[in-house]
Amino acid sequence: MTRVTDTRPVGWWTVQCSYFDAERCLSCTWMGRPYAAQLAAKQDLVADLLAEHAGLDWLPPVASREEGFRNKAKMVVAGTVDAPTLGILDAAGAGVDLQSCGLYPDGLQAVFPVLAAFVTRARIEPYDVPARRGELKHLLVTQSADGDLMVRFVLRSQEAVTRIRKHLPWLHEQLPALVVASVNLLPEHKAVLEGSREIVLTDEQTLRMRVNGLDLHLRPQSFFQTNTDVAAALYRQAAAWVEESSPASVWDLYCGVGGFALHVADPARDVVGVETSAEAVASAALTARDAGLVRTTFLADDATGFALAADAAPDLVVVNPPRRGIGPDLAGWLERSGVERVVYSSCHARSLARDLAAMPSLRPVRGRLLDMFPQTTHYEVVTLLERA
Ligand SMILES: C[S@@+](CC[C@H](N)C(=O)[O-])C[C@H]1O[C@@H](n2cnc3c(N)ncnc32)[C@H](O)[C@@H]1O
Repeated sequence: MTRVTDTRPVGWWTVQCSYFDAERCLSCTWMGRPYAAQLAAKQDLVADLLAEHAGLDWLPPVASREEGFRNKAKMVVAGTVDAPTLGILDAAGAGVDLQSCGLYPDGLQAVFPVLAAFVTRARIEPYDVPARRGELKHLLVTQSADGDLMVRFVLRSQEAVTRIRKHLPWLHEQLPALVVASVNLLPEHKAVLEGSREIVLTDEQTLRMRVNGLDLHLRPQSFFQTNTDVAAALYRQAAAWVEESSPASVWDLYCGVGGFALHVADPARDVVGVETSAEAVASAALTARDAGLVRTTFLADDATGFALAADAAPDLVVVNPPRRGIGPDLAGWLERSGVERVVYSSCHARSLARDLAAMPSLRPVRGRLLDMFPQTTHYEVVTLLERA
């Protein structure tokens, strides 16, 4: 991406993407809109969606870097073993190479040519979607704020695993920041990013993602917020709201690797994180253990099932569900529970609005938009709910 500058103030410039201009990739649907206009439009959209909540005060939106903000690349691999493409597929299923995509920081962009060379060196046949032939489907690459790397090869079968192991020392030489390398197996021909089986190839299994001075551990198959800087602002905002009422007990439902729970952890507070991914739970538990937080625990469970089966409700609940929201059963439980305060962080304001309608006793009093995804219509919104 390049910045198109003119005499307007910062935020009213636009970034320009050659892939977008050439219509090779149109994923960034707001490409070309000045960033300040994007932020204002998102704020208007979320305020409209939650307009019926009259007592809701909006804090100023949290802006992102416009470029180079993604910590994770999900590259579809196509082409040939000698000339692989890393990027997306076109409508016919052919590879479109996006190695210079400006959403990735320079450090992450620099990794892609090395990975392409590795594909050639280890003779890993890219998967051909229309022909249903080949091995390597995706390369999933995460970079921590310190520059450390996790690289995951999503393969159709184990055919290439021995060769990947054999050439791994070369990859380490080329990428000294490589900490975790793994193979994920996705034998089925289906449009998902990864399968359920992971083979870790390195001694190290976790990538340290430093956020607000806290080392969160990220293992393969665990969710991490896409935009580390904005995630840091999100956790700070949620923690500030939690501390206002000094709750003795907090649940972090849909906790992932424990970002919210670990930001509100305190030796004098019971904190429980609940999450379906066992890998994410193990990562979160490791961070708590390293920090000596004996009253902060994590469970692999369904958030709704956990809440419905609990003997007692905590003082405060944080929820950060996937796009579908928390759904009627958990919303109904929160409504009846007597929990005084809820912090609800959502990446899909429509499902947030629907869930709020199912919890009329819990009123949103403060809200903040956090722009995790510049150049697109997507954003994160966090709200503080208080029992009326
Ligand atoms: C938007 S992510 C939030 C992760 C975490 N709060 C963070 O800040 O990184 C949603 C998380 O919910 C988890 N999840 C999905 N369905 C779930 C369920 N039914 N019960 C508990 N966790 C679930 C996913 O694995 C994912 O880690």
